[in-house]
Amino acid sequence: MAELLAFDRVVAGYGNAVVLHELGFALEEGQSLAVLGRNGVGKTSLLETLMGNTRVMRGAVRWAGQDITRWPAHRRAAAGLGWVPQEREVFPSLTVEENLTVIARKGPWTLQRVYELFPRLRERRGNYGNQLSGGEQQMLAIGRALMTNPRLLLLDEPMEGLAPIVVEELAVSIRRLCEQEGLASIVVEQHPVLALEMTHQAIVLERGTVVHAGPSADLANDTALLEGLLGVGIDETA
Ligand SMILES: Nc1ncnc2c1ncn2[C@@H]1O[C@H](COP(=O)(O)OP(=O)(O)OP(=O)(O)O)[C@@H](O)[C@H]1O
Repeated sequence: MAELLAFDRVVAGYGNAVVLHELGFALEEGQSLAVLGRNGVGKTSLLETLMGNTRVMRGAVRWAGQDITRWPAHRRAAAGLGWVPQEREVFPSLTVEENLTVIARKGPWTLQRVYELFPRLRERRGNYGNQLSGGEQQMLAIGRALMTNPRLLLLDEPMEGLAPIVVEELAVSIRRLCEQEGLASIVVEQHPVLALEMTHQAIVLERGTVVHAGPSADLANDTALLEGLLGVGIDETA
């Protein structure tokens, strides 16, 4: 399978502070990747670096065969990187339908298909962004990213703050996106068990670098390794 994305020994940070240290990984077309690690190890910074929002001091980011290390953020979005930020950033004074269409780009993802994936959004189509529950806002944020017709969907803690039943519903939808639609994705998650269920490959970060890389299923089945990498109590967070 063709390489879609690669970080090649990336050193990056904010101002003079280095947060990512020689960080490397690769992702193939249509594959999904879980990015795991304890608080503050650089998971969000990895996504920020991919979107062009950090300072890259060394190394390279490759996307679909091109070196995008110095590309501005807007060019990356236009090249197919679909970002669902941690804060969701739904437009509060636009309706659900306006939120979905305002930054849409042509491609297989249409309003109709987003409503099929998230029927709840169809029911709430006339509601304003600030009249939605946390779970609905998260569905809207994902739906809006899909409407840009990305080649890679970036999800930063999509389950944060959601009720368990909503988490299940979203996990099924996200898995379907990867398995049936062949959409590549990167999922940053605090809940390792859930993230590993949803993805093909996983990397674990420690202090801004990759300390483990391999198939998600292997890591999910190796409780001792998982606990060693991520600390005790992982079962409680599943
Ligand atoms: N805008 C910023 N400016 C300066 N330092 C930052 C900025 N954003 C993050 N950092 C620092 O970078 C390091 C990594 O943070 P990051 O948010 O990437 O970690 P994380 O693994 O996503 O953490 P969490 O799981 O808590 O969200 C932290 O030490 C953090 O304080």
